[in-house]
Amino acid sequence: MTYLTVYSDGETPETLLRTEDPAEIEAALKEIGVRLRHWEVVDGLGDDAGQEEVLEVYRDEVARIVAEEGYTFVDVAQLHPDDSPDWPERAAAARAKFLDEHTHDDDEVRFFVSGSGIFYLHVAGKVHAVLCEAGDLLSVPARTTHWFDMGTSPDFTAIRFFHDDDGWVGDFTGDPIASRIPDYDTIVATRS
Ligand SMILES: CSCCC(=O)/C(O)=C/O
Ligand SMILES: [Fe+2]
Ligand code: NI
Repeated sequence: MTYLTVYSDGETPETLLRTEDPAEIEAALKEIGVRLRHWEVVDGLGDDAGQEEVLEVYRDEVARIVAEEGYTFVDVAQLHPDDSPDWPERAAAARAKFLDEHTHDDDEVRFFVSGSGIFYLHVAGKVHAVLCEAGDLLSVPARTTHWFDMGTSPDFTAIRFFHDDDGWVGDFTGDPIASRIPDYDTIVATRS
């Protein structure tokens, strides 16, 4: 289930809101121009499903949103724990890529097929930390300052939608705010 925590963005961030209530989450996100929708999760897709299989299973939903919103490039980002000796390094490197505050010229539109991750949206003096889980489709407007934490043991599959064939391009702001706000592991551990 989606979980939202809102923090002030000062030197000592305060928790302003914690909620799992879908209507409250959607209303809070709407205030900052962010849209959260839900698609029915298709059961039976294993962690070993590749990009083609994931996109095939969600073919109708993907085609509908592509037609409605004009995306030109769709891909699948995923990471699941495995037993290989280099897993800790690969997990840490993947996590680090999105962990600093950045923006995109394109909207950030992500559908969680499985697992979870937290998008931190830094808008108007607050940080909205949106823990997305399977079935969540989050649409963040272009140029919104944000970062993403997949945690120290990443486990997720997400479909990404782009208007730009170059796919993921991030502009980093250099603001160290992400280091002051509770990370994925902390939020998940303290969620009651
Ligand atoms: C869950 S998709 C991977 C993260 C990503 O694409 C992004 O832009 C994070 O800010
Ligand atoms: Fe991003
Ligand atoms: Ni998994």
